[in-house]
Amino acid sequence: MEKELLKVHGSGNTFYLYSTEDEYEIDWAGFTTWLCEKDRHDGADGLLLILPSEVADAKMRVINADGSEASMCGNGLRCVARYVCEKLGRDEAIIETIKANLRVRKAPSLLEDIPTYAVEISPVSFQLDSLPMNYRGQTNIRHQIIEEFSSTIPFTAVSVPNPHLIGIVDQANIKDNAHQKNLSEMLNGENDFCSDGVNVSYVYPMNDDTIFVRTFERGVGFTNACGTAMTASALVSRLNGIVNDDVITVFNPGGFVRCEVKNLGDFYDLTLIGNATVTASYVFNVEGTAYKFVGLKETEEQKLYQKCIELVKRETASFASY
Ligand SMILES: N[C@H](CCC[C@H](N)C(=O)O)C(=O)O
Repeated sequence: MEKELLKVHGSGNTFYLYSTEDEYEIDWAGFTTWLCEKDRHDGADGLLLILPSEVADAKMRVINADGSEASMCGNGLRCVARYVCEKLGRDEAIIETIKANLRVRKAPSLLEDIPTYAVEISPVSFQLDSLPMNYRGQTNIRHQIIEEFSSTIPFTAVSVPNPHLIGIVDQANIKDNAHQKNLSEMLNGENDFCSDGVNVSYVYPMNDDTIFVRTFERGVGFTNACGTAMTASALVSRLNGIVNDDVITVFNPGGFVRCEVKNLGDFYDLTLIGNATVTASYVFNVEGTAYKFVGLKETEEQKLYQKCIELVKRETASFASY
């Protein structure tokens, strides 16, 4: 049976997006690993599923490139927000996710006429068992040197609600990703710290309201951007006085986003604002576990998005290598 699939990205974090009424229609893990093979239309970082919801306008599920499922995806949620809002003919909606029903809305464009959406990132917890993560019986890791990881990089562990380890680093650890790669591969393999793996981000402060973030994603590897990681990094940077504004611009290898961070005492109100770009639509056939692309139509949107990439390269040329 022929079905339509979109290819989308948020900040260069690329996904296939599939809407269906039947949550059990396809083996999502097997389908996603097939879709994300790099030599198949350049692959992708995962699959976003849009499903009916009894409590919200739609439900989002997130499947990583390795077939594992995640509780949240910030860049993906912006693409889902656009799809659902355009389908409903509205500028805002509520999207059900595993841990929360999240508010999403169309936002003024961050650059030129690039479609831009604002999404709520929630729930947030610094409790190690919310990741989960174990470290010497501690209940949290907040801007702390972990000697097993590094003698110079302070790390914070936070769930939003997927798990993140955020390190504040110097230029040397942005120019060269070897330390981040080794630590991330260890924490996403057999290890004594993170039983479910973890997304690992290195944050380089650029000025008092701007940071650069590179993320090694659980279930994927290095990606152009990770929305939940950029939001978590903005929160950690704000709480540790690395930036001193509640609206933080976050550059990443694939583009840039804005993160709004409101510390309401015992609750953090986090909003991620950025592009939701549709680059192509595909028609595919599925017979059991046999998948086949039968049609492809590219959009004009990536040409517009190219301006974002040029801006990022100009702003980060002094320390980032692409
Ligand atoms: N790899 C992540 C899921 C995707 C998150 C990322 N793509 C984002 O935009 O937040 C995890 O396993 O927690």
